[in-house]
Parts: sequence; C-alpha cells; structure tokens
Amino acid sequence: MSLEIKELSYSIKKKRILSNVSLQAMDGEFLSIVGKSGTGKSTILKLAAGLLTPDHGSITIQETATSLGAAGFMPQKDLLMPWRTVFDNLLLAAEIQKKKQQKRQEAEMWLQRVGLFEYRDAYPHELSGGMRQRVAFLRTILTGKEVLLLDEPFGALDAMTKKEMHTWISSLWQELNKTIVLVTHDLFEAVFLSDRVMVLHENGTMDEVKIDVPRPRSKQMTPEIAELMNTLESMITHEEN
Ligand SMILES: Nc1ncnc2c1ncn2[C@@H]1O[C@H](COP(=O)(O)OP(=O)(O)OP(=O)(O)O)[C@@H](O)[C@H]1O
Repeated sequence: MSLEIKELSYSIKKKRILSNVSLQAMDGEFLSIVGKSGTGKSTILKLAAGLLTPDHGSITIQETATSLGAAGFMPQKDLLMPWRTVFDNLLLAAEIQKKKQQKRQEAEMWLQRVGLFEYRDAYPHELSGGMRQRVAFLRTILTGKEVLLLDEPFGALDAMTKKEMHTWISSLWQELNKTIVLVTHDLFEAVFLSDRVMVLHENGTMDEVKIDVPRPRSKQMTPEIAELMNTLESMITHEEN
C-alpha cells in the first residue's frame, strides 16, 4: 500500500474540518477524491503532504509516517515561481535538497521528452496555461516520490487544454507506475483518469466507485462514462441511485 490514512480528524480554530476520515491508495493506483465544496478534500492532501498536522489519526506513506516532502505535492495555485525560469522552477526541490547538479540531467531529459526543451529558459508568463501545468507536474515527478498528490491541477484550464492534459497525464502515469491521488470537481476527469473515485461527505464518510473501464479510455463521453458520472453526482448530492 502506498498511502494509508486512518481515522483522521482536523480542526482549524475549533472548527472541525475533517472527522474520522480513512482512505487507502494502493501501489500504482490512480485515485480521485470528489465531493461538495468545503468537505475538506484539499485539507486531506495538505495533511498527506505534511503541510498540516492532524489532531487525531495517522497518515502513512509507503510504510513511513508522513512528513514534509514524503509525497510529491502539486498545489492548486501558485504553481510556478514567476521570477524563475522553467528549468530553475523544475530544479526547485532539488536545490532545497542540495541535489541540483544530480537532477539537471533528469530535468533536461524530461523537458525533451514532453517537448518543452526549447522553453527551458523561458519564464512562466511566457508559457500557455497547459504548458505551465506540464512544468508543474514535471516538478512534482522530479521530487522522485512514489506518491503524487494533485490538488485540482486542471481547474483553471480551458476545456480543450484540459482534455489534452488528461490524455498526457494518463499516459505518463501508466508509464511511471506512480500512485496518484487527485482532488477534482470535474467528474469526467475523475472517471477518465481513475481506478477508483472516493466521494467525501460532510460527516467524513466516503463512498467508493470503482472505474472498471478498460484503458485507453475514450476522450469522448460514452454511455458507460455518463452512467458512472451520474452515480457519482447522486452520491455527492446524497440522492438515491
Ligand atoms: N486556513 C483556514 N482557515 C479557516 N478555515 C479554513 C482554512 N482552510 C480551509 N478552511 C475551511 O475548511 C473547509 C475545508 O476546506 P478545503 O479547502 O479542504 O475543502 P475542499 O473540499 O477542498 O473545498 P473546494 O472543493 O471548494 O476546494 C472549508 O470550509 C474551508 O472554508
């Protein structure tokens, strides 16, 4: 198992944000978390990333109690530092860990592989939204961690770019054999990308939907995908299926 969250509770200023949440992600699994706004999805990722400390419960990443940097974390915004080039943004984590020299070649290899090498010395404002997300995702991969936590990474992209990113990230995930936990509001995205989707409710309980659709999956809406999306939507709104 790659990630195990057990009976997690978390409050901010006496306001209970998460109550007794448990969740597991298997090795190499693509798991998504969906749910109403404010149920605490992003908070789960921040706790798993070691950015916050739980009041109660445990988080284990690859059999070790989580700490800052135990997993690769791609936040919702402020992805890239505007004053650093693409290359220097990619090497940010390596620089902090004093491993910049060792990671240079790997960063170059990745830029070449995803067709961004010519943007090596560009600044984030010179890139399109999709390119910025690719660089931010590569930076998460370059942490070398087996578990990657992605907090609504495609939320701000237009529909076309988002679709391209879905295909891109799906093929990279299949190739790299990483465990990915994605928080999203986009039910198509959750179904298209995931092995399992967890629906987080306000009381901390979760429903699980297995996505047994063979890969590669259709980028277009199919009756099978639509049905899974409907199931998720009714779980989110607590309607009977
Ligand atoms: N720093 C903070 N101070 C006070 N309340 C906070 C803070 N951070 C989060 N919250 C509250 O905690 C709850 C959960 O927030 P979180 O961002 O984890 O939810 P979410 O399910 O990811 O929401 P969304 O889908 O809208 O992104 C919300 O009610 C939010 O207002």
